[in-house]
Parts: sequence; structure tokens; C-alpha cells
Amino acid sequence: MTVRRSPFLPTYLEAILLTIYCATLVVGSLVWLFDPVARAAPYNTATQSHYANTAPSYFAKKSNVFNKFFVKQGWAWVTLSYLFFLFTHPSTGPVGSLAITSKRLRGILRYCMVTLWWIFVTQWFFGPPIIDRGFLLTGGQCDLVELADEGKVDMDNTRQFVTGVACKAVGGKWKGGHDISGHVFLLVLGSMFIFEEVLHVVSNSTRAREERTILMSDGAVKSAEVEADRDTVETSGHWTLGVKTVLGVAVLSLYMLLMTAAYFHTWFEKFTGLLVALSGIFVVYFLPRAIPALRGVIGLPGI
Ligand SMILES: CCCCCCCCCCCCCCCC(=O)SCCNC(=O)CCNC(=O)[C@H](O)C(C)(C)COP(=O)(O)O
Ligand SMILES: Nc1ncnc2c1ncn2[C@@H]1O[C@H](COP(=O)(O)O)[C@@H](OP(=O)(O)O)[C@H]1O
Repeated sequence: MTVRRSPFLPTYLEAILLTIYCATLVVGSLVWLFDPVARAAPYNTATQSHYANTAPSYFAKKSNVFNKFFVKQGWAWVTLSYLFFLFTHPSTGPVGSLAITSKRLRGILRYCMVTLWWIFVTQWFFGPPIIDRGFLLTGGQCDLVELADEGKVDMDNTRQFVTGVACKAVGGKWKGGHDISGHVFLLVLGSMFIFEEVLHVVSNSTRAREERTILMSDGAVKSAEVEADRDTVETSGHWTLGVKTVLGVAVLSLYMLLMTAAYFHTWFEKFTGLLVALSGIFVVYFLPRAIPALRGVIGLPGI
């Protein structure tokens, strides 16, 4: 009898990806530690960045073009490239048609769940987003001392600036608490979402065929392939322009993750950014493997 791996454990390709994320954060931190130019450049702990005029590299400036137009609009890039992939890949429905097949619908559902996590963590969570709530809960606040000294603001109003955006907008400094790295969160969540959606293309078109395991309603653990239809298996390995486009977005995200790791935030803030992103991925891509009812609603990519 073959003993199959637990559905909760990552496949071979997923394990490689998780290692790459951890290695990227470690290598980035080592760059900062061993690059004499980066070490010598003054660092502002309040903004978690180097000063623009003495930044050790172009990528250490917040104004770098990839930060402004790629990361700061990151979810728009993930959304557009994923929809392009979903509606042009033969494994999800007829190519060249916008027909909403059940596979496309499930892909959109998975996208909505991941997007909801992005919204909760970075934009809004029944008020301030989770990153800002975490910052306030760990003792952080909007520091308006300089502005108060200049008579521009009343210090009694400090508590009303409960989001990082509102605080920075009035010229205050978001200081003191644990500031989960929003960049690490967005770049890991967006790229891992893309990788999870296209891994079946990679594994079906190469020798790297790998087995996702699922728990059946009778308690048996089987290969996810048992739920796949023949059409999907045959068309799954096609390297379309959509696949190359989403992978391009994911690879650029990995590069920007390395830059964030090298020049911004503390190692612990980057680590929590990684953990919060991966927890969302776990719910959408690992839980359904072990919960047949959830799998019946949102499905698995490529199945
Ligand atoms: C089954 C569940 C169903 C739930 C349905 C709800 C799903 C909602 C879907 C709604 C679709 C939303 C479509 C979103 C499209 C966009 O892309 S919006 C515009 C793009 N904006 C961005 O990409 C902004 C990205 N930036 C950030 O997140 C932050 O700036 C940052 C990078 C995290 C950094 O933050 P800083 O404050 O600058 O440090
Ligand atoms: N790779 C990168 N390139 C440029 N700026 C980056 C960056 N990673 C983080 N930052 C900047 O560092 C600050 C903290 O990032 P975060 O908390 O999202 O991880 C943000 O500043 P601003 O909020 O002033 O834009 C962000 O723009």
C-alpha cells in the first residue's frame, strides 16, 4: 500500500518556492549587513528607509520607478495579468472567448478570497487595516510633536490618526510599534498567488510532474489528479502568452522583494510580512485539499 503525503504538506515545487522566499529575505538582510556602502549610509528608523540623498543604491530610494509604478500599484498588476491568463489559457475554457466556465468562476473566487486578504491587511479591516491595527496595538502612534511645536496641530488629536496614511498625510511620523512590512506582504501574496495558479502548467509541461494530495470524503488520501477531467489534463501544460505574462509579474515581484529585504524595515517586520501573506495562501490553496466541501466550491488550480 502506498502511503501518501499529508494534503497539508507542500509539494516539491511549492517547497522550492517557500525556500526561495525565505532565502530572498535572508540574502537581502545579508546584503545590508555586509555591503559597506549600505552600512555606512544613514538610516531613518521612523520611515524605515535610507535618506533619498544618501541612499546606497537607486533601489534604496522610495522614488525608484519600479516602486512607484509596479509595487505601489501591485494589486492592479496581479489582477490584470491573472485575468489575462485565466481567460486565455485552454485549460480553463475556450480560448478567445470570455465565456464564464466553472473553472474560470472558481479561479475568480480564489482571486476574490486572496484579494479580500490583501484588502483586510493593507487597505481596510472594518476601519483601519490589519497592519495599522497591529502597529497601534503594539504601542505605535502618530507622532505629531514637531508639528505641535510649530503650532500647526493640536497634540490632543493624536489618537484620531489611526492609519499610517492619515498620519503621514498631516505630516506626522508613524512611530513606535511593530510595523509589518506591507511591501513584503504584497509581493509575497501576489507572487505566491500567481505561482499557485500556474504550477500545474509547469508540472504538466515538464518532467517535474508532482503530486498534490487531497483528502476524500471517505477519509482516503489520493492524488488530486483523480478529480481532474481529461480535457484539463491534456491542455494544462500549454505555455501561452498569459502564462509568460503572469510569471513575468511574479518574477519582478521576487526581485522587488529582494530590494525591500536589502534596504527597508527590520528583519522581524519582514518576517511577519512573509507569515501574514503565507497564512492567506494556506487558507485558499492548502485547506481545500483537506476539506472536500471547500474544494467543491473554490476548486484547485488545474483540476
Ligand atoms: C469568497 C469571498 C468573496 C469576497 C468578495 C470580495 C472581493 C473583492 C474583490 C474586489 C476587487 C478589487 C479589485 C482590485 C483592483 C485593484 O487592483 S485596486 C488598485 C490597485 N492598488 C494597488 O495595487 C495598491 C497596492 N499598494 C498597497 O497595497 C500598499 O501601498 C503597500 C504596497 C502594501 C504599501 O503600503 P505603504 O503604506 O505604502 O507602506
Ligand atoms: N523595494 C522598495 N523600493 C522602494 N521603496 C520601498 C521598497 N520597499 C519598501 N519601500 C518603502 O518603505 C516604506 C515602508 O514600506 P512597507 O511598510 O510597505 O514595507 C514605504 O514608504 P512610503 O510609505 O513612504 O511609500 C515604501 O514605499
